[in-house]
Amino acid sequence: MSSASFFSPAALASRRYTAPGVLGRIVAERAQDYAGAAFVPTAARPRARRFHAALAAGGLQLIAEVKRASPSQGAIAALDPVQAALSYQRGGAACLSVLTEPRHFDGSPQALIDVVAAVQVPVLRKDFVVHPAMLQEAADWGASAALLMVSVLGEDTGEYLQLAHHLGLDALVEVHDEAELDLALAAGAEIIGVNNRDLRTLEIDLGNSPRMIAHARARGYEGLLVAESGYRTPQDLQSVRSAADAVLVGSSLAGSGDLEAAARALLAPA
Ligand SMILES: O=P(O)(O)OC[C@@H](O)[C@@H](O)c1c[nH]c2ccccc12
Repeated sequence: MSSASFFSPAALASRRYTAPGVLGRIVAERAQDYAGAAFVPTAARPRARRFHAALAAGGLQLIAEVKRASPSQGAIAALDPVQAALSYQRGGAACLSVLTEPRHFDGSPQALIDVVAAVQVPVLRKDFVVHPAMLQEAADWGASAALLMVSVLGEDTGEYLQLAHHLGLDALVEVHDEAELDLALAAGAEIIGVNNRDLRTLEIDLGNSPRMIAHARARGYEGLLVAESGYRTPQDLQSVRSAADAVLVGSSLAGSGDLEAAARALLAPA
């Protein structure tokens, strides 16, 4: 693994993750939830790289998100996570994302565990990772990947990325602006997600992903790129269709009433 001392109890107790705005409140709550959580890394697990492989299949792949609520929309739909996941899988999703954050996204660990048991496609743990125990949980719950947010982890992103790999997980390393992209590249991210939503203000700019993807490629990045948030129609996907490897979509699918048809319709050529 990386530096074992980086995740020692003393180091963890002295480290604080903060962020401005809406994101900051959620990060503070998650840090409180895991304050003092035990973390003893298990032996290295082989990396199956299933999440990575599914996104690298060619064309624009769909990561469909099981999302019952969000800070920007409140309640979206009282989805049964397993039924939603199976619908997405039938609709052609290459991977699934399952929220495990309980207060603002109405997610839960059990939703992730149940979905992993029910589907064949790889599953991402979607949460605000602020403690290494959250990656251990993701691996123990059967996730293939976990989200790492550069807006939260900053310079520590590389250490968390190495821990994820040590535990056998792929990581979706999320950025929003150029400064965060630089950190993700320096950390050695293999999968970079560009969020169209500014998590401080919750505002969406669908121009952000194509812009940042172009920056990443101009810097010589050859890894996978995922466009995230705010997509509702096949037309919305035009700007990333040939540039991104995948698109991450939650709210518009989850609130559609027919998740399978909505996933299929989104993937249809515009
Ligand atoms: O619901 P949308 O707009 O389709 O977005 C999905 C996903 O990108 C969004 O849920 C998300 C992106 N990054 C996050 C970080 C934490 C929580 C949620 C997210």
